[in-house]
Amino acid sequence: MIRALARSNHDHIRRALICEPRGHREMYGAVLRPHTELTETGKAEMGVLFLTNDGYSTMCGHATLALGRFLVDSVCDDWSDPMWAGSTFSTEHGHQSNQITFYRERGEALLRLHAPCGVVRVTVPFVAYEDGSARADTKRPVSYLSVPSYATGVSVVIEVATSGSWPELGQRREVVVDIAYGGAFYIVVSASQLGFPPAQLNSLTKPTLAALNEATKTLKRIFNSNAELRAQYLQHAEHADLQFLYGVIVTAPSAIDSGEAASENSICFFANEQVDRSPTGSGVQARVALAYAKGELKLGESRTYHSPV
Ligand SMILES: O=C(O)[C@H]1NCC[C@@H]1O
Repeated sequence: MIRALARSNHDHIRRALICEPRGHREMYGAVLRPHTELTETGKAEMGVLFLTNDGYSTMCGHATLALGRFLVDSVCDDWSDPMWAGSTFSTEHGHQSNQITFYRERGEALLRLHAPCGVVRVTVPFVAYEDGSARADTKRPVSYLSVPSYATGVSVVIEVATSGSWPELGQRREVVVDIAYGGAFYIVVSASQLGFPPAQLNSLTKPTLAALNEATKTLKRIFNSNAELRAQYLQHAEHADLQFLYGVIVTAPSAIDSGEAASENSICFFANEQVDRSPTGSGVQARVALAYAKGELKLGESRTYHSPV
């Protein structure tokens, strides 16, 4: 809803901020929304609208981590800021604003972020100083609990016409992919399915990145031009406006030994072929759900996701 409104009435602001000449192809943005239907009813402390080179994304894990730390520091910097009006101090629970709760005992602040995909619960470690001030702790990681994630398609065969292929696919006329939701819908496909040696992901070069860009763009176009595929694999029980293919994630076994049974390398192409510098947050959620659905990961097990970019 808010994304549709932003696109129809305010898209000139996104274009001015994100696109050339002020921005660039890989620019990403987050607009804070202190007043949303969920902040107004006490179900979230802050709302956010994410901006891409193509429009408005529904979830962004890496922006969520950054925003968590930014928002905690904003509260700490100025308790009297009207955005945080009503801030109080409690010796029992540490600082407490009417927006973010600071738990002194565990040194963690909790914040509920209203993202377009739903409420994301962010935990931000902080340090409390003797003079009563506090600050996000940069030595400990921010984490979040996101919306329910799930796989919608495992080993889905996508046919590729000769006229709409890419060089690395050679004579093959189909590609096998997985599809999953993690606040946004992703196709997850191995480098080898796209015709690329997996090792190319671990030592990425500019030509490989450009070729992967072309292959994923073509795959996305083929998927989006097929109404049956879209109807079958982009299903969200509550919100129809979340039902679109946001990105394609190309994976390969990681060359980095993380001490776990399995770790993956990947590149995420999202929006209009933007490349994520991180392994993504929403994409990782989707891949965890996928690994669970495929029986590769059990509850309580962990896995590390890397990005070569
Ligand atoms: O971390 C994420 O979830 C995002 N990064 C860019 C693509 C996704 O929105």
